[in-house]
Amino acid sequence: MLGLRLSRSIHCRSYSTNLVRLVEVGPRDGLQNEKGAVPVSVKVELINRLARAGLVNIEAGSFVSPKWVPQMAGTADVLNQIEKYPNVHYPVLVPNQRGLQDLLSLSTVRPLTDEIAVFTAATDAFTNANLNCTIAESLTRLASVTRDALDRGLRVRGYVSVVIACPYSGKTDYKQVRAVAKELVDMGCYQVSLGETVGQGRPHEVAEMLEEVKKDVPVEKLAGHFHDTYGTAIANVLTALEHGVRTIDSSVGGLGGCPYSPGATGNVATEDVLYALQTSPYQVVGSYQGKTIDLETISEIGWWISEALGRETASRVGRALRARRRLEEAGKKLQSSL
Ligand SMILES: CC(C)(COP(=O)([O-])OP(=O)([O-])OC[C@H]1O[C@@H](n2cnc3c(N)ncnc32)[C@H](O)[C@@H]1OP(=O)([O-])[O-])[C@@H](O)C(=O)NCCC(=O)NCCSC(=O)C[C@@](C)(O)CC(=O)[O-]
Repeated sequence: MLGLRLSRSIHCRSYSTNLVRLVEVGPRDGLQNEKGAVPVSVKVELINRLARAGLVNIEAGSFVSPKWVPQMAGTADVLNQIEKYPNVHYPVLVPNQRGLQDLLSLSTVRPLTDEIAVFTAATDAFTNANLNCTIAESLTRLASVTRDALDRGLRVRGYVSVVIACPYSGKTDYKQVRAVAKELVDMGCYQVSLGETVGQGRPHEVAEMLEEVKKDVPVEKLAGHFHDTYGTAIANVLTALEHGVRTIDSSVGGLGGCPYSPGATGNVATEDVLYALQTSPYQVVGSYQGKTIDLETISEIGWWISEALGRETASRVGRALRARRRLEEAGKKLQSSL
């Protein structure tokens, strides 16, 4: 443990900042995978709670085909109904011109968001399943979407899925991840999030993949997006940080999965990332009224949304914190009854 901490602080010092930016993907990546429809009011409440808790980048939904991902229908209503907190970004996923035009047509009175995310993958098998096209076709589409979005003053973030393994074609070629990430940056994405979609990647594989991608894309433009299917997500987050990545995607309560990655579980839980970085050389950036992000508050939001979906939180930290609080409350009750 001491060895890990020492090596982490050495790695930290060799990069320009220890500030870590979180992108909360629960309301999008999390809820898109739910079996039942989640009411707009619940999505709105979730996003508002997360913003009040200090998270500054909250993915609010997707402008994708409801035939492909029915759970994201209603994103326009979500964007219309959330409270807009200053300095908070509410990106939405856009797969094609239709999605962008739908978003822009709703934004004639006031902009509904200042950011979109475009997405593709490192294998043709995955883009075929997720977008009904090849990687090359997706990049052609996304180049025009990105250009038009930038012209309209939107920031554009890019995603590359299946950066370690693909559920349809197996082990991914990291050179392909590097090439796709570079294309996204070249077309104007301010950042590329590297999606470990399947959640089976190991830390040494994440390290190798990042070293390959960094040959063409500055690490400042990379983000890590780790699913936790095999329980390696938090180790992969720490590996990404050691390799200079300073933006991590996470999901409150560990919500999520990907509809086109069968069996994949949720993203690394926001609570688990916050806990792992406490007392480390890294500092997570938050904003609400200058407060830092409070772990207990995020954990309670994780419980609240999980219970609204009829289950327990998937965050190990969330479960541990609640168990500890219950124990403390029982202790107090016992004391007062004596
Ligand atoms: C891209 C398409 C639309 C192509 O799907 P397609 O079937 O090839 O599209 P199409 O152009 O032939 O249109 C089919 C129908 O969809 C409509 N349509 C077409 N576009 C839109 C749109 N934007 N919004 C609403 N409707 C749309 C279109 O109008 C038409 O309607 P119809 O005439 O049949 O009534 C489809 O494949 C799609 O929506 N895919 C999205 C899949 C998705 O959202 N996946 C999850 C997000 S990615 C992810 O989770 C991974 C990530 C980012 O988290 C990172 C990681 O973990 O790896």
